[in-house]
Order: sequence, then C-alpha cells, then structure tokens
Amino acid sequence: MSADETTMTTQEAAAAAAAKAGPLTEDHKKVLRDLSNVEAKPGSSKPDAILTMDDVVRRFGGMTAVDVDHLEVQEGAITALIGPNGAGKTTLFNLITGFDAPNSGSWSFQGRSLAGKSGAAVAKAGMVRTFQLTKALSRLTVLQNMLLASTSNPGENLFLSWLPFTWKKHEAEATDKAMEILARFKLDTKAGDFAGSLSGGQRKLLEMARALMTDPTMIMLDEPMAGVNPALVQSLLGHIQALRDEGMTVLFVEHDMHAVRHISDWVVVMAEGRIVAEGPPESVMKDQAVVDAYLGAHHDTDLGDDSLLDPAILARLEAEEEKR
Ligand SMILES: Nc1ncnc2c1ncn2[C@@H]1O[C@H](COP(=O)(O)OP(=O)(O)OP(=O)(O)O)[C@@H](O)[C@H]1O
Repeated sequence: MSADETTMTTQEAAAAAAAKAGPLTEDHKKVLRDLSNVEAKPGSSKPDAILTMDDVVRRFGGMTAVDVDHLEVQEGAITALIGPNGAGKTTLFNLITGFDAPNSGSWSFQGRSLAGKSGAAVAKAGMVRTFQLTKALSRLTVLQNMLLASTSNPGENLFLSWLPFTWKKHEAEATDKAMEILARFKLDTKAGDFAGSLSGGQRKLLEMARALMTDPTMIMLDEPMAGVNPALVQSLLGHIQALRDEGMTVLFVEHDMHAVRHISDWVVVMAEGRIVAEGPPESVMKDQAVVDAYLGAHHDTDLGDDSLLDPAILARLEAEEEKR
C-alpha cells in the first residue's frame, strides 16, 4: 500500500461513516451494536450467527483452495467476503450453496446442517445465491428469467401438470410476483426484452431480482459490482442495503473496495484459502494481514478512497446510464 493510500484510509473511514449516517432501522442499529462487541479476529463468534462453518476444506489436486477453520456470519448484517484473486472466495460460495462438494467440513444454516445438500435444497432452506446471466439465459426475456427462478412450478410435477388450472394459477401468481420485484428494480418496463439486451448494471439487478423470487432469508451475491457502469453502482448498493433493512442477511464477494466500505457491516478477508482477518470495514483494511495478503497477490489493488461515490459524479453518470 502506498503512503497516499495509507493517509486516505482516514478519509475513507469518514466517508463510510457519513454514508452510514442516514436513518438506520432499529434492526440495523441492533446489528451494529452486536457487531461492535465482536472481537475483530478470524473465526470470531457472533451473537446471532445465521451461518456457521467448521473445518471446511476443498482441494483441487495438490492445491488447497479452501481451508476455513471456523466462520460465523451474523444474521441481519451485510458481510463482505474479500481477498485477492484465487483466495478461494468463489469456491467457498460454491461449497456452502451446494454447487461443489468439500473434501471435509460441516456447516449449518439457522441451526440446520446443510453440508451435502444440493443447490436446490439449500435454496429451499432459504439461502440463495445469484448467478451470472449466462448466454442461454440472455436469449430469454427478462420475465422468463424471473419465472425460471420461481420455486415449485406445478407444471414440472407430472401429476399436477395434467391439471392446467393448477399451473395456470401458479403461473399467474408467479408472473404477478415477478412483475412486482422487477418494478422494485425498475426493470418492469423491460420485462419483454431479451435479458441479453440489458446493460451490465441492469443484468446485475436482474440477477438480484431472480434470487428474490424464492423469498430467501439469506442472499449471497457473487461480485455484484463486476462490469457495472459506475452510474449504477449507487443504485445497486442502495438495493443491497434495502435487502438488509428488510431483514435479509447478505453475504457478498466483491473486489470493489469502494462498495465494500460503503455498505458492509462486517468484512471477512480470505487469502490462500484461509480466513486471515475479520472486522468492521473501517478498520479491517488497515489490518497488517490484509495489507500483506493484497501486496503478496497484486500490488495495484485499489484499497482507495470513496471518490466514486461522490454524489455529483454519480448523478451525472446515472443520467448517462438512464439514456442507454
Ligand atoms: N474447478 C477447479 N479446478 C481446479 N482448480 C480450481 C477450480 N476452481 C477453483 N480452482 C482454484 O482454486 C483457487 C481458488 O479459486 P477461487 O475462484 O475460489 O478464488 P477467488 O477468491 O474466488 O478468486 P477471484 O477473486 O479471482 O474470483 C484458485 O487457485 C483456482 O485456480
């Protein structure tokens, strides 16, 4: 980290504090109070852990991609999972959401073991992750994408599929729900458009919207800011905060440190498969283990300031994005 970046951290902390100075919900105040009593060290226990994992190991050949001794995620908080490229963040996400199997380890969600469960079972339990819009999904409309994410479509059930009124009713309900969620993300006017025609930021909103179709308790976002025009950054951050303020727990992997500082209640840092630091966003980036992890991996990482969040710059960029 350069001298400049080091001096910037105070400004950043102030910017983050200012950004958080808006009206906090009572639940959020409680989360912050609870987290202020948590020791900032890897594997620290949380007063209300919704997700707990132990001894989770995933090896690829001779390489250990994930080796997490213990991690707890606080209910109702926005937790950021950060770390240099190849740290094991996505692999850990894949493991706990049932899209990959570990060599060993256990984890529980709301006190219920989910180790060994399929992705569908994990989503049903209330922990849902976003997926990047693949090529195939790009060729479907925005609404079709939403309906695909809908749970328990009776049309897929051999018996119920013989009863058109059952699936027609379900489809109508799912469509209403989809349109309601799309409206929240200002994507309702694009319901009939191909998902592939959306801008980078709108795709990220659609990914989030799709996840909400299953009414999750916890939402896991994999790089929600990746490929997003800065114009939409503020709006995306606002949506993530709104999910938390509605009572959802959010865990997100992100490289954009501005975003991490701006919205996280807690930050967990991974390097070489292990958790190397945990703590509030204002202090965790100053942690020597974090600085070392990033310096060891790539020297040009921007652990920098909050200039991107300057309201004047954002307003201009947002106006440009609207025109797209
Ligand atoms: N299917 C796989 N087969 C072999 N190696 C893999 C596989 N998936 C991940 N890895 C390796 O595991 C390590 C951790 O990768 P992972 O994608 O989880 O890191 P990450 O922290 O998400 O990185 P990034 O921030 O770049 O996305 C890397 O060295 C990666 O090359």
